[in-house]
Amino acid sequence: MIPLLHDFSSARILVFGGGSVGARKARRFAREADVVVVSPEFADESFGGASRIRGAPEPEEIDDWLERVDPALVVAATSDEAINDAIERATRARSILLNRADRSGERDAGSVVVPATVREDPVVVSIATGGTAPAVSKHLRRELEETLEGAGEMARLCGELREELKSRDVSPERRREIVTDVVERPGVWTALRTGAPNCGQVIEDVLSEELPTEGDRS
Ligand SMILES: C[C@@]1(CC(=O)O)c2cc3[nH]c(cc4nc(cc5[nH]c(cc(n2)[C@H]1CCC(=O)O)[C@@](C)(CC(=O)O)[C@@H]5CCC(=O)O)C(CC(=O)O)=C4CCC(=O)O)c(CCC(=O)O)c3CC(=O)O
Ligand SMILES: NC(=O)C1=CN([C@@H]2O[C@H](COP(=O)(O)OP(=O)(O)OC[C@H]3O[C@@H](n4cnc5c(N)ncnc54)[C@H](O)[C@@H]3O)[C@@H](O)[C@H]2O)C=CC1
Repeated sequence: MIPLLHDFSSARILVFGGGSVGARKARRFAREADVVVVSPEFADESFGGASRIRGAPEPEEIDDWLERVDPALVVAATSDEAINDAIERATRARSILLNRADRSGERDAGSVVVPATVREDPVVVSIATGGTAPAVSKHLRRELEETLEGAGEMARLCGELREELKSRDVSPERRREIVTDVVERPGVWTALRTGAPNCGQVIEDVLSEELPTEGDRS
């Protein structure tokens, strides 16, 4: 399997099963997609604003749900293996992406896995273990949350710095050197993590250090 980032904004995602796994997947996807959860009962936890529809489809009724909802991705998270098998068959027949929450290991074309994810927007890191040990993915996710603190701010700062350097016609080679140098300065990370600096000021400082002539002229 190859990790890719897939944009699901304005797409529909259909989750079968409203237990704690269905709820977790619904919360995850509802941050950008229009999520519908179908289940005879729902766990007492957040579904992230997903629409909940009461129903316990039989295997032969799954295709009607796909027809009606027209999802880009289906999550099979019921406790009934026969239903999950039927969901797999029906999604494959329609070439719809499928996440089976009750399976790991060998998969068919069109299968997707939901990795553990750390977000420090716009930075995103995903972790998977080939289905061997999701608990390890969860553990590493918690550890990486600390490591990645400030990474979003750093990415934004470097994005602005790159734009600024481009607007000053600094050569691509020199831009790369300057940006790489900023990323590797422990002091900038510490400052970003303590929330002290304002991005504009850091950029001003870097520019006047690295490009004194241009800095003096502006
Ligand atoms: C293949 C995969 C398919 C998929 O769901 O996409 C899958 C499958 C299965 N998970 C099972 C069990 C558990 N899963 C978790 C947790 C998470 N599981 C997630 C992903 C994945 N799980 C995909 C592979 C990812 C990878 O490669 O690592 C995470 C990362 C993402 C998410 O789901 O949001 C999320 C952590 C999110 C976070 O906190 O960051 C916990 C821990 C807990 O619940 O506290 C347990 C119990 C402990 C344990 O067993 O390890 C079982 C056995 C069920 C049974 O025995 O009945 C199966 C089925 C099987 O293995 O056959
Ligand atoms: N991927 C993951 O992270 C994990 C996956 N699992 C697997 O995911 C499955 C679900 O786990 P939980 O949410 O803990 O189970 P659960 O038993 O709490 O929830 C299952 C839900 O499916 C619903 N359901 C039953 N028949 C249905 C039908 N015909 N149509 C729609 N919904 C139906 C039930 O009413 C229930 O709400 C389990 O089979 C388990 O093997 C379990 C733990 C973690």
